[in-house]
Amino acid sequence: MTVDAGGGVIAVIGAGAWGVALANAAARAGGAPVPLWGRDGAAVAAMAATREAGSRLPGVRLEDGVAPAADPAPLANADAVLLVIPAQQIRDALARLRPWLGRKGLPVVICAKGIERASGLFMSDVVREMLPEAAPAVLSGPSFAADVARGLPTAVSLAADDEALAARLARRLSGPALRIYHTTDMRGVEIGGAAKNVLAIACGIVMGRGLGESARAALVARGFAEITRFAEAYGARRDTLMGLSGLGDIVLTCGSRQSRNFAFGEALGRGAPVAEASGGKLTEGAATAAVMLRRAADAGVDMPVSAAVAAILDGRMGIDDAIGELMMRPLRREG
Ligand SMILES: NC(=O)c1ccc[n+]([C@@H]2O[C@H](COP(=O)([O-])OP(=O)(O)OC[C@H]3O[C@@H](n4cnc5c(N)ncnc54)[C@H](O)[C@@H]3O)[C@@H](O)[C@H]2O)c1
Ligand SMILES: O=P(O)(O)OC[C@H](O)CO
Repeated sequence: MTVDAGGGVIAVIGAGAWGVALANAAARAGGAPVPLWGRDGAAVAAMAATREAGSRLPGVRLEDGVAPAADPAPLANADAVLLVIPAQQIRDALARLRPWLGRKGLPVVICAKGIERASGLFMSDVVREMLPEAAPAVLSGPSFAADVARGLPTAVSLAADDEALAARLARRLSGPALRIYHTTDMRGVEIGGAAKNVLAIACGIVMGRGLGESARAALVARGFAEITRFAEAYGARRDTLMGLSGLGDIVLTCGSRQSRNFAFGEALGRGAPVAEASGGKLTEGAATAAVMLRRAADAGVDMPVSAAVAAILDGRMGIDDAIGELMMRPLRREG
């Protein structure tokens, strides 16, 4: 792995909002041009011609060093790839792209936030299954694509088993506006990113229902407690959950309508049907809620806030009943 500060080819897989934002950040960080692979040939051709990101990031221009491509061939020359497609699509995408990615030790940095619904696997385990030769890593933290794409100040975490690799990737991708901390706690970073989306839906529901800021603060605190329990049960470190990829992303996503998960919950709280509340936007928390509950049950962890979200999304419970049930749980010691 040759990636180092200012050097090495970083390629991006996925030309949606977050893929474009990270491609811009990687280009700003210097070094070689950044191939940006997208599956939609027409959309990629339009990006290459106009140098505009398109409808997912209106008004955002591609940095000069970003090279959009629908042909996966440039991926074969990458020193590291950023995997920036929805969590539920990663297995299919890797099956298709494996011929260009099957190199020993190739760092594959997962930038999606979710748990695979069909298998219950965390994203790093999906990558290990699909690309057994690769070195998985995870990038996550409080970061709206629109902010990062424009170069607004942002800080995130990057985790890999090998701390030296995590540090090299963090140096390569960091720039004046993007500060990347590194860690070896992949489980903690990936669980924080996946779980906060479910909590953001819960917070959106509460705000959409008009239940007030006190209720939201209670949910954030109790939701953080259950996410930490869940993550620790799967080997994550508590201090990772206290950091950017856990608490940091909860603060961002649970408090802003700019979050698609929060906005989805808010629409539900106002009475929109589950099938319509996202407005066609990606809501990773909706795909992750039920499978996270399954993994929590496997580990004997109680996650009442997330269970309420899953029950609402599955149509097993109405919003008011779910909130009533949360409030009527037996009183217990805090922790
Ligand atoms: N947008 C953000 O602010 C942000 C920030 C941090 C993390 N993320 C995470 O990044 C991931 C992607 O989110 P996004 O905002 O870029 O979504 P998006 O909807 O803007 O883009 C998703 C992209 O993935 C592509 N895609 C979907 N299925 C594919 C497949 N099978 N093969 C190849 N490409 C496929 C789509 O064509 C699209 O270009 C999500 O897990 C999200 O949680 C997003
Ligand atoms: O728009 P959301 O809800 O997918 O959130 C985007 C990022 O994950 C925020 O860190």
